[in-house]
Amino acid sequence: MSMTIITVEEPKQAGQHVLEILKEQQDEGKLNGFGLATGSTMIPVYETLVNSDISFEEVTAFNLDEYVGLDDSNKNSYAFFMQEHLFSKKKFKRTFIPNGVAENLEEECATYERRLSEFPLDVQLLGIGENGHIAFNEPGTSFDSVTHVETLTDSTLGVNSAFFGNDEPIPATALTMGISSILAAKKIILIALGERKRFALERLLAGTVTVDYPVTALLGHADVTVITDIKGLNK
Ligand SMILES: N[C@@H]1[C@@H](O)[C@H](O)[C@@H](COP(=O)(O)O)O[C@@H]1O
Repeated sequence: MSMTIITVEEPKQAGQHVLEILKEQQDEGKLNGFGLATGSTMIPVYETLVNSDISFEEVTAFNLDEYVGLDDSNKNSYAFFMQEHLFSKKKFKRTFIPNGVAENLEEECATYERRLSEFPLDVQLLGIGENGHIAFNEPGTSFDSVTHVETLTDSTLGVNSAFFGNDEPIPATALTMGISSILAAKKIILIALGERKRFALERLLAGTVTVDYPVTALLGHADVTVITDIKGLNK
C-alpha cells in the first residue's frame, strides 16, 4: 500500500492538485480510462478542470454511480450533474454512467462491468460519504463486489436528500460500481473536504481494514492519494 496525503489550506486548491496529477498522468500516456465521481466536493474540482487547458478528447470516462429511477433529464440525477458540471464544457471521447432507468438493472450492472474491463481505469476520482461509503458502497458491502444495485442507508439518504431539489423524494436504491471495480483503477485520488468528513477519513487513516467502513478497502490499493483540508487528523 502506498498512500500520499496532500493537505490543502483552502478547499478550492484541491482541484489544482487533481489537475496537476491528471496532467502528469496524461504526459505519461496514463489517462485513457478516467473514473469520475459526483457530489458537492467535485463541483469546484470540475470547475478547475473546465477552466484549464487539459484535454479529455482521448479519454474514456466512467462514473461511479447513479440513482435508480432517475434519468438524465432529472436534475437530481448524476447524469444531469455530470452534464452540467463537466461534459457540456469539456469534450470526452466516450462517457459512461450507469443507467438508473434501465429496464433490467442487473443486466445494466453486468454490461457496465464489462465495459469497465474493456476500458480499464488509469485514474479514479473518489469522494467519501460521512459513514465511510465510497461511490454508493454502503457499510457491509463485500470488497469483492462489482457493479450492483445498492440499498442506501438512512445515513446516506439523510445526508444526500439535502441536495435534492424539486421536493422529489430521494430514491432508496442506486446502481454503483463495486469496491473491486474501484480498486481495479491503477491510481485513486480521494478528496475529503470539510469537518463533516473527519470521522470517515480517520477510519481510513487508522489503518484497520473493515467492511464497516468501505473506504478502508483503499488500504489494499497500491496507489492512493488523499487530498484534504482537514487539520490535525488522528491516525
Ligand atoms: N455517491 C456519492 C459519493 O460518490 C460521494 O462521495 C458522496 C459525497 O458527497 P459530497 O461531495 O456532496 O459530500 O455523495 C454520494 O453519496
